[in-house]
Amino acid sequence: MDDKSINDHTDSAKMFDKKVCVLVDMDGVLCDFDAGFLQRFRQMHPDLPFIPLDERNSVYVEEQYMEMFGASVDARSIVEEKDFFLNLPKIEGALKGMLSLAGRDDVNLFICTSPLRKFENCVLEKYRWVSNNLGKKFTEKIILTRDKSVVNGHFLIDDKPDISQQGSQVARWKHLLFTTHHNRHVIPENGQIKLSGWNDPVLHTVIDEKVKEINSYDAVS
Ligand SMILES: Nc1ccn([C@H]2C[C@H](O)[C@@H](COP(=O)(O)O)O2)c(=O)n1
Ligand SMILES: [Mg+2]
Repeated sequence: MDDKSINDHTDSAKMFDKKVCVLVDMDGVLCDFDAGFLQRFRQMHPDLPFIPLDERNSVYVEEQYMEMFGASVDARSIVEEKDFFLNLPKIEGALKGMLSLAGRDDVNLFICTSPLRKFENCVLEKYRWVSNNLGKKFTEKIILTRDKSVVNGHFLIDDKPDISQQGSQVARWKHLLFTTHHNRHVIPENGQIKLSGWNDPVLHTVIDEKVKEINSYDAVS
């Protein structure tokens, strides 16, 4: 990705005030966590049944595998192993979608992602994934937190259906619920807007509306 297309921290604070702040989740939005898990599960357990992507139904993959196998299969160890996060495949359209957001003068773009509690591989590999796939400059835009409610922004693009109800504060961002395997049948609620994917034109429409709203405050004051 072209470094110049990423907003720089040297922009004046006033400029940022006028921009729409968009926070983008990684797992399930930029990287295909479920597909990466399934690929590794099938490598490790070629003789076991598995859950196809279009039958996934819980945010946390291990919950569904626990229902299927009980404690006999340790699904958690797959996501904690070295190189799991590093090798996650990209979600279709993610790079182009990020480019289109990064290229907007009126958008301030961040990646907002939660690390595993067992952080040893996950944290470094999330940074490497961003550097490898979006460019090193983009690593400056990573926000790592297990509580996204404390992060300020206008929009959070995230695949977790109840993300705005979690955390220690009332979230200030509007949740754009990104459709992925596990949430494809979830009906948006609590003011969410559901995006069908990176090509959904609603994404840029809601940002355009927010830009107009921000500029209308300026006109009044
Ligand atoms: N099916 C899943 C999806 C995510 N996780 C873990 C991996 C990360 O630590 C975190 C990602 O959360 P996000 O930032 O995407 O809300 O949750 C998992 O264990 N199983
Ligand atoms: Mg996610």
